[in-house]
Amino acid sequence: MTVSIRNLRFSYDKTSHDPILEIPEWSVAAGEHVFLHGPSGSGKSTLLNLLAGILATTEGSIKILDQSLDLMSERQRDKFRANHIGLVFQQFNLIHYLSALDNIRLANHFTSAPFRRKTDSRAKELLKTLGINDALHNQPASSLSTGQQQRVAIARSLINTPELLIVDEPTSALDSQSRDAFMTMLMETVTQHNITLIFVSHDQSLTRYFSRTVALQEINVARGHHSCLSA
Ligand SMILES: Nc1ncnc2c1ncn2[C@@H]1O[C@H](COP(=O)(O)OP(=O)(O)OP(=O)(O)O)[C@@H](O)[C@H]1O
Repeated sequence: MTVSIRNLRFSYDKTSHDPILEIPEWSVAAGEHVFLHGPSGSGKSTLLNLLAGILATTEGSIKILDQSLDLMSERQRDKFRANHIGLVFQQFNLIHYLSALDNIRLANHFTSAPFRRKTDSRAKELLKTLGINDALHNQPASSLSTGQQQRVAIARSLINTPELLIVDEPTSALDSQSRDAFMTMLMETVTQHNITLIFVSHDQSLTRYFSRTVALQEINVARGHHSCLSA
């Protein structure tokens, strides 16, 4: 299993008896492409942050690639993420004054030595596959269009050939034509590299690209969540 959750309970407020997430069991097999949806505020981004080891679990276990994130220190989780997980979050989180290539080089810099590859040639190849032509490689990220920045963020998330790619609402700023082109490119890339994908979006029209669709409320039994649904 790429992801395996058991008896997870999480709340931001450690004193709260009303967790945001309470997931008895959930797993994602290697190579699955999962579309995860749910109402605003229901905890999707929180779950992604837990899976990425950005947030630490308060109770229960999260295994990624058979390694228990809950048994790792924050430093160990950071290293594990750099080596195994690609992340694309809503704001892309590119460093605006760095070029497209430098943003990608930086992501590779944080991995363990055996994971470092011939970054430059691979970064250029990825950018090319994603439709970013040579002339843009050395432009500051801030000078690229939203769609181009989004593709640079995908290239960056793939530079370390992650086993798991976590993507949070990446298409909200795109028109429908760019969105379809982006989805086609993303699905081709993850299939080609046999990457497990967890993708969060409110856009239900995207479910057709996925092998599995999950509503957070199907797996999350937290009580707070029900009040959110009726809100
Ligand atoms: N850093 C934080 N500290 C405290 N509470 C937070 C924090 N981040 C999120 N929350 C709360 O946790 C709940 C779940 O938020 P989360 O962002 O995970 O939902 P979401 O399903 O991703 O929402 P959306 O679809 O609007 O992005 C919300 O009630 C939110 O206010």
